[in-house]
Amino acid sequence: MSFSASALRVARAGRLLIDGLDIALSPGAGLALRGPNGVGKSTLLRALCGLLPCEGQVELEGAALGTDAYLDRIAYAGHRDAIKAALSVGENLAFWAAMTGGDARAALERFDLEALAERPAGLCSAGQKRRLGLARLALAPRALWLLDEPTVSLDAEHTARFAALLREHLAGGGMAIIATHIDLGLELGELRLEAPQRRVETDPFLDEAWT
Ligand SMILES: Nc1ncnc2c1ncn2[C@@H]1O[C@H](COP(=O)(O)OP(=O)(O)OP(=O)(O)O)[C@@H](O)[C@H]1O
Repeated sequence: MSFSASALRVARAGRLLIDGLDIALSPGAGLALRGPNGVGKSTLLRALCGLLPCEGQVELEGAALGTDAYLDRIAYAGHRDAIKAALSVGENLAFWAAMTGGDARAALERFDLEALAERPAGLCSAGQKRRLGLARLALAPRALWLLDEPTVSLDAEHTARFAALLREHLAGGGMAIIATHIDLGLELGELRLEAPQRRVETDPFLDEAWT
């Protein structure tokens, strides 16, 4: 297995959301994360990035969660698009390309952003910002994509562009865990969260700090 999480436990604000969850992915496998609002999909993705504390063992291509080697192998796209509002669309991609490597121009084209390259990212529409955020995925290969509702705000054409990029990622041996409420037209496994949400002791300081 290239990615495995075992006996995962994640609590938030005194509620145990993920309790004893196991996930195993081989190269080329994608998993759609499903479940009702508030069940813990974003929480799980953030925990798998190291943005929230969790218990359990998580390993990606031999690298343990929390190590630089693990971080170098993941790409995370959350609800916020992680764009720099004062930089232009092109400058945002050039900035990321300087960090991760890859061809900023090709990533722009991938999400049909060439005509917007000079526009300050902060002035882009919600869908344009989402396209810019997702264009980061086209820059440099990462073994595991952790994506939180990536198609929100995208129109049909750009949803299809995203699905094509994801298909290529998986065909190349990449893996993905994607919280999504829509059918992307791809062969994905399904993980349905139905958390018991029982109360547990959590540290109020950590609850505040790890948002
Ligand atoms: N910063 C936070 N502090 C405390 N509790 C939080 C915080 N963020 C979310 N929660 C709670 O954790 C639970 C899980 O939230 P999460 O965002 O993971 O759900 P989700 O399954 O992604 O929902 P949705 O489908 O609405 O995006 C919810 O009950 C939510 O109220």
